[in-house]
Amino acid sequence: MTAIRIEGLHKSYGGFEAVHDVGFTARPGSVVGLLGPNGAGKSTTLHVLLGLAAADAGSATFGGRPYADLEHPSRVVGALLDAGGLHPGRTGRDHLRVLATAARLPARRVDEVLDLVGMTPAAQRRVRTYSLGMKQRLGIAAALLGRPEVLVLDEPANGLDPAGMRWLRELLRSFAADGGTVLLASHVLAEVAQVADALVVVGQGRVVADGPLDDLVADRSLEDVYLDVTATTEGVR
Ligand SMILES: Nc1ncnc2c1ncn2[C@@H]1O[C@H](COP(=O)(O)OP(=O)(O)OP(=O)(O)O)[C@@H](O)[C@H]1O
Repeated sequence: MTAIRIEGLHKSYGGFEAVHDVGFTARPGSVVGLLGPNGAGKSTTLHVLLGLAAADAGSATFGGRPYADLEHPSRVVGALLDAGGLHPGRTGRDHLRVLATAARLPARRVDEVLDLVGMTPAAQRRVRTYSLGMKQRLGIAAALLGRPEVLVLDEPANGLDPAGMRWLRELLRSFAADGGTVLLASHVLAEVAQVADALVVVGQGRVVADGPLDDLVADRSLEDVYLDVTATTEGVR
């Protein structure tokens, strides 16, 4: 079982500090919601965690190892960052086949994950014909390919219909119930409130709240709590 641990993370772009001393832990068996206003530093934190950007200071690890040091990254972490980056002329199945081959995963796993995300009927269609929700499902299929222990998902519910939202919620809950770790960045507070065990809220590059959902929310709505803790960080930077 693999925890995500982020400690003392700093990241600047030019002279602009996107992330300042961010630290939190996502434990195995839990879904952690990463919330914050536009430009708060969520994507930057996820990019550093996934080895797509270098930190200026601090660390971001899976089971104690940075992404770059993982021997079989797809077996440890599955990530969905955005629904772009798909080759429009490829079929959904071919997209997954390419990823499976690169990660040395058996071809049969492609059909399993297509089935898991409900995309088997559309698997032979070209990605350019997919709706946003279908691209999201394909992205989630890609994240699941290596049977990872950790899922890192940026706005996974984007474009999903109500049945898709429920399906995603159940998928994440059962992933965590099996001991997996989920880090879920989202702006859809209602969605996060229904699925997360714990929250990390960032504002202007800093952690402004962190803890179990029930403790943070108590008898208030998540929206009230969120707007309170991010009140001083209103508007984009
Ligand atoms: N490659 C980059 N070059 C310059 N500035 C960047 C870069 N990436 C992010 N930033 C800046 O860093 C800040 C944090 O951005 P980030 O994308 O991490 O925010 P976010 O919390 O994910 O926002 P959103 O909810 O809008 O996706 C923003 O001010 C953004 O403009």
